[in-house]
Amino acid sequence: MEKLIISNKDVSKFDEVAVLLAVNEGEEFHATTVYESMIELKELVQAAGSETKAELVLNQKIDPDYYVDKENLEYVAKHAQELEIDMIVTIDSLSGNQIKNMEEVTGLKVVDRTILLLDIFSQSSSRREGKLEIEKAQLKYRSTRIEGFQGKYKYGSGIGVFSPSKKRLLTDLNEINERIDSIKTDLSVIVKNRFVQRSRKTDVKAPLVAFAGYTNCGKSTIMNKLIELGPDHTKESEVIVKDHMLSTLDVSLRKSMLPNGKDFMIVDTIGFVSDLPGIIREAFRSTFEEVSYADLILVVYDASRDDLEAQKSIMDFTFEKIGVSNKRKIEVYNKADKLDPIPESSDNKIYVSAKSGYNLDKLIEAIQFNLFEDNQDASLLIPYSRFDIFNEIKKNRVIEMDDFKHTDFGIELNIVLSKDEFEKYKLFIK
Ligand SMILES: Nc1nc2c(ncn2[C@@H]2O[C@H](COP(=O)(O)OP(=O)(O)OP(=O)(O)O)[C@@H](O)[C@H]2O)c(=O)[nH]1
Ligand SMILES: [Mg+2]
Repeated sequence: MEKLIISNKDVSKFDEVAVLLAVNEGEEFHATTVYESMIELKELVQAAGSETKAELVLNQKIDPDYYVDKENLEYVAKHAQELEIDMIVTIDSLSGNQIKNMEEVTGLKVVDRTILLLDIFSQSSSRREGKLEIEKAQLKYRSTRIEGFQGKYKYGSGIGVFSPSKKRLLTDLNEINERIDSIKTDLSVIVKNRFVQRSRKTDVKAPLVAFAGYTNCGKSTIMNKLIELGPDHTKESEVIVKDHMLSTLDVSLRKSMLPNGKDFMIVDTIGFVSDLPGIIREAFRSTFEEVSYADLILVVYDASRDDLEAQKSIMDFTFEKIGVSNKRKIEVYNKADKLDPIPESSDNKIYVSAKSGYNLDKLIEAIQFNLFEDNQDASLLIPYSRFDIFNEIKKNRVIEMDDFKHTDFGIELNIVLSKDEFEKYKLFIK
């Protein structure tokens, strides 16, 4: 029998206390290892307002009915009482059947990582669109595992029970589907308005900078520093900063100005975590769309954490998923005020502190260089046999219909390239 790892934390003041459960199937298709994901899962449980008392990683295959073998479930249940544990949190998504069966065997509430993430988001949304998107995602997730929500979720309290509007989430399939339809109608009106606002804002054709980074690394704090550069800056235009995971949920688009007097747009994004489930990526589609429109991505890391490598693999993994791997990026290592000594910065890898202001001038210089100075007009002729090159370029930027035309010899493309790209596509320059 495998052994529970028990923490000596005092959990008496928490309404819900968790035992984390993971299956290590030994396959590497996640951004991080199961052990790195367990550390993150503990932080997520805290962000949801609960605490972890014990954890168990089992080297076995996922059981289709019980997630882990029944013997280990009974073992967890046996220790739960003495440890004041009332909930199992699993690292993988569960089916409705698994939730129901695990609850029956253990008598504990069963929460999977997706339910947990959705719950954290449901607490942080401030705008109506974000609230509705999260409630829709919660309901959709429920609707495909309805039998799992007839016990503790229907009658209990805590994680996963309430919607962002603090109403108890529905557990009847017909009611869920009706509510999803009504949310969709409300959202379609909001989204239509947002597109009108967006096109008005982008009329100025100012380039767009997007943030991306592991949750709580300081994206919103840096964004506020960049907003301050603009002549129209007010306290009200600043975005929310909190020492809390997943505190940004709404897409915030702001205008600011660089030292050269040129306008640029900045968009804040939600924090990345390892393996953002599909249903959450879908809920934040509009945020990720903004990232894919961006001319430049600021990839922010929390340099003071000792899991930089894990943060990097999470970023690369997510960039791949949202199709922006080849976009122009600057790596920003934030919270340098906590480092001693602070490592050297280079042009595209800059140590900053949004808190003390360290190297923010260097970051602003780098943004200006990438948006306005490192650009040269080029006219390319790409033979049809090298359509892959056209696709590669298309992936990195928005190409309008009148930027290219088909000729007998290939595609003629008029485009702005950086120095590196100029070098890379030299062969195709007319
Ligand atoms: N020491 C230090 N703390 C910082 C720095 N920048 C941000 N913080 C703190 O880090 C915490 C998270 O900052 P946010 O800007 O909300 O981080 P975020 O990346 O937007 O977080 P999410 O939106 O939740 O993903 C806050 O408590 C900030 O005050 C910094 O340079 N140094
Ligand atoms: Mg934020």
